[in-house]
Amino acid sequence: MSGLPIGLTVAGTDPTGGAGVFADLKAMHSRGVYGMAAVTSLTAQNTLGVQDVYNVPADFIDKELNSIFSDEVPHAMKTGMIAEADMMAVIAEYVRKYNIPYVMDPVMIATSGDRLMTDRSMATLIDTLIPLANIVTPNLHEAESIAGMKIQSENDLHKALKVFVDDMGAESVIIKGGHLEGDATDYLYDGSRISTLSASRIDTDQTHGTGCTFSAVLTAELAKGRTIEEAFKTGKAYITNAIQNSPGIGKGSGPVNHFSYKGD
Ligand SMILES: Nc1ncnc2c1ncn2[C@@H]1O[C@H](COP(=O)(O)OP(=O)(O)OP(=O)(O)O)[C@@H](O)[C@H]1O
Ligand SMILES: Cc1ncc(COP(=O)(O)O)c(N)n1
Repeated sequence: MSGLPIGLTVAGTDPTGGAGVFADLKAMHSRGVYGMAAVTSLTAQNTLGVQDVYNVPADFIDKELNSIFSDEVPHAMKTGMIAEADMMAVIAEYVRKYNIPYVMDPVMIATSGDRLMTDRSMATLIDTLIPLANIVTPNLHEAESIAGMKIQSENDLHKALKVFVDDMGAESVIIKGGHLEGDATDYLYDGSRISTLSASRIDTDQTHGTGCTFSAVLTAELAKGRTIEEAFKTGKAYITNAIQNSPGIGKGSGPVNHFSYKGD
C-alpha cells in the first residue's frame, strides 16, 4: 500500500506528448501524484493532426488493467480516448469492481478535427461508462452529441448538464467552455446545484491536449482525497496557467505547459 497518491490514466498515446497518456502523466506528476497508464490506442499524431491510429485489442487492454490492479489499486482513475465499444466494456468491469474515483473524459474528436471514437460506440459510452463516472468532462461538442441536443443558450447548457446526471446517472458533470464565445467558462453540476468557473479567453491556438490535461488534474486531486469542487478549482487554475505559458512546440496547435502551475 503506497503512501504516495496514485492516479491511473486509460487512454491513447500522442507521440509528441501534448495529449493522451503522456500529457496525463506529466499533469499528474506536476500535481505530486504517481501516474500509471494503460494504453487503449497508439496514434501517429503531432500538433498538425492525426496521421494514423492503431487500436490495442480489447483483450490486451484487459491484460494491462489486470497487471495494474492485481498489483496495486490506484487511488483514482480517468479514461480518455477509447475508440471502440468492446474496449469500453472491458474498462467498465474494472471501474465497477474496484470502485475508485473515476473521471470520464469522453474524447471523440481531436482539436485537429480527426475522429478518435467510432459513432457506433456512443450507446456503450452512455450505458456503461457515464453511469460509473464521478465526473464526466465533455467539451461543448461532446456534450451536444451525448445529450443529443444543440446547445445555443445558457438554458440549453443547463438542460444538457442535467441529462448527464439526472438522466444518465453520472455523479457530476463539467461542461467545458473552451469552445464557447467570450470567456472560457466551465459549468459543474452535481445533482443539486450548478456552479461555474471562468477565465478570460486566452487568444492562442496552443490548446492541443487541454481537455486531457484538465481531466488528468481532476483525477490527481481526487487521488489525494480532494472533493469534486476542490478538484474543479485546481483544474481550472492549472489549465488556465498552462495555456498562458504554452511552450510553443511544433508547427501547428501546440501543447500547454504542464509544469508552470505552482499553486497548492
Ligand atoms: N483559449 C482559452 N483560454 C482560456 N481557457 C481555455 C481556452 N481554451 C480552453 N480553455 C479551458 O481549457 C479547458 C479545456 O477545455 P476545452 O473546451 O478546450 O476542452 P477540449 O475541447 O476537450 O480540449 P481539447 O482541445 O483537448 O479537445 C477548460 O477549462 C476550458 O475552459
Ligand atoms: C490520444 C489522444 N487523446 C486525446 C486527444 C484529444 O486532445 P486534443 O483534442 O487536444 O487533440 C488526442 N488528440 N489524442
